[in-house]
Amino acid sequence: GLLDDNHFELVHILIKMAVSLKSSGSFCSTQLQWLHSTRDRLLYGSSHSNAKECTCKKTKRPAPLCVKATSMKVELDFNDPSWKQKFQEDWDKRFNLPRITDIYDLKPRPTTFSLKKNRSPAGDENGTPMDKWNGYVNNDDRALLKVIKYSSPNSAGAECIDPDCSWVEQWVHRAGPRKEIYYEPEEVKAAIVTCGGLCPGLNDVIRQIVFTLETYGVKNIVGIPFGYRGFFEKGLKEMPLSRHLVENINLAGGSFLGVSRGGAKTSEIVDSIQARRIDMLFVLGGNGTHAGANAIHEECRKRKLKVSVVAVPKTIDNDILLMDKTFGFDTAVEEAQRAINSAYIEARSAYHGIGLVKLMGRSSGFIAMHASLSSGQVDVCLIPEVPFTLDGEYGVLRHLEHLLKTKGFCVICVAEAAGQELLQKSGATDASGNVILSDIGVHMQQKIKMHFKDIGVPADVKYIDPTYMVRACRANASDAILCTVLGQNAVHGAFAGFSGITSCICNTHYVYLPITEVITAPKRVNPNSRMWHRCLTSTGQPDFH
Ligand SMILES: Nc1ncnc2c1ncn2[C@@H]1O[C@H](COP(=O)(O)OP(=O)(O)O)[C@@H](O)[C@H]1O
Ligand SMILES: O=P(O)(O)OC[C@H]1O[C@](O)(COP(=O)(O)O)[C@@H](O)[C@@H]1O
Ligand SMILES: [Mg+2]
Repeated sequence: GLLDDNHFELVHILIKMAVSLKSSGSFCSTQLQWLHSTRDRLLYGSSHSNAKECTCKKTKRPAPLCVKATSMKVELDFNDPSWKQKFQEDWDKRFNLPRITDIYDLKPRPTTFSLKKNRSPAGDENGTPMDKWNGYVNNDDRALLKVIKYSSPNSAGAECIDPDCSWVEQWVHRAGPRKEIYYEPEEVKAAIVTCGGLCPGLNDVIRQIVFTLETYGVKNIVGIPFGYRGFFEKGLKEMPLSRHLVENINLAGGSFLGVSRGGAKTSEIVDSIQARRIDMLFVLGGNGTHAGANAIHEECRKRKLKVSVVAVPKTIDNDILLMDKTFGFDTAVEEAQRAINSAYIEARSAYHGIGLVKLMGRSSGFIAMHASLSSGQVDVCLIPEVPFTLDGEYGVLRHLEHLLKTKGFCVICVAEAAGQELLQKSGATDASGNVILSDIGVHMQQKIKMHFKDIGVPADVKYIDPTYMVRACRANASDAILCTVLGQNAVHGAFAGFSGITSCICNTHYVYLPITEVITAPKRVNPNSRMWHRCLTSTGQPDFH
């Protein structure tokens, strides 16, 4: 609270001092983390390390010089030789998957999921006993979440736990079919719901969930129409689903079940789950949907219901923590670069042409950054994580003048959440409570036109806002594969008795994460990451402040 923009340099120097002082053991280990988060806050308006002020028990230093990461249950003192062990114990607790057996004393049964056909009860057709078949995932299998060993907090994109950037293993649970399951497939009623905005691949996931449920032997599968709303809005009927019905739904974009925002009343949803006798609920959605899914899971636990709630992360924005990507993101980027290509052609063909493209991304600039990188046609990429000014010596407009002078035309890609501080806030929110952003694209279009008029230089501005075109299409090949794996794994997770989990891809491996770990904040582009630096190398843009 004591620091403002003028102290940025000071914080930077303090970080360097703290790193070099680390061996003296004279400061509480979490101070460095606080300094990093303060620098992040000053740099781009928010903390990326989720650090919260607290008092360090060990050194008794006053706040805010000692902090505890909000996501950590223990306070670490890096002078304590056993800190790593404590961190790992805490990690294992945090990433432990909630199970229905936590509240119920249930006996598992052998799985009904097998890829081996025509087997006898004692073994397969070659006489191999089923328990020797190694097609199942063991509950103790793990995947590593992070694989880079950073030697210093100054390494590009470094995510360090202690000032030394020590190597600490961060294991997460491997996804896939287990040998033992906790439901009788014939008795199961499974429901699927899709919430939030549209996203390429929703139908692919619905389809794979249905296929996999049927492979286990589930007969009663229903779709809840129009998101969480379908649980309580009168007149919305659940839709029976089968392989036959969903066979071709992946050929079209959108959601076969319909989507909606808002209207999530957890207790009413759980009343409805109880009344409909749903045993497994598959929830496809983004940050908001995951928060809703976790609330449903918690409420089911409170009521001691044997219900598995399993989420699959969907959002073109790619803004969910810890995972490599969410399904739909790749397809959205592919569509977005088509818009950039059109802007490029228009700008290139006009005298002093300026192509401007606005791309979606409620809180983060992933689509803008990746579409700029993939198209290779962007001269200026603006994202919310990196502040910029339009006017002045170092502003975007001055750089556009330079581009028109040197190459004759230029292309700008701006993320919808970028530069919000330059605009008047409406203060409005959508039905889910998401802030309705002011239109940076239209603002920039006007500012650019006015600027070039004022300085008497001709400029032909072509503005493209592809909005819903990037998310209403069907999934591309890589998203279709991701959807297939995530959908199948969601069903395996439910049969294995997990609940309150999400089925995702981390560090190229398919895993389950507890929902609680992915909803603490939206994932944002790290301006210190190699990817953002690559984007800057590609566009050749300077700093705009
Ligand atoms: N914190 C929350 N707790 C419970 N439900 C939520 C929460 N945030 C959003 N929801 C519900 O989740 C659904 C989808 O949320 P939304 O933010 O619109 O999309 P997305 O899941 O794609 O981020 C909406 O029905 C919304 O009411
Ligand atoms: O107009 P809508 O449907 O409310 O959606 C707009 C928002 O939806 C998105 O496409 C995706 O957001 P969600 O992941 O919350 O669905 C955002 O990029 C965009 O801000
Ligand atoms: Mg969202």
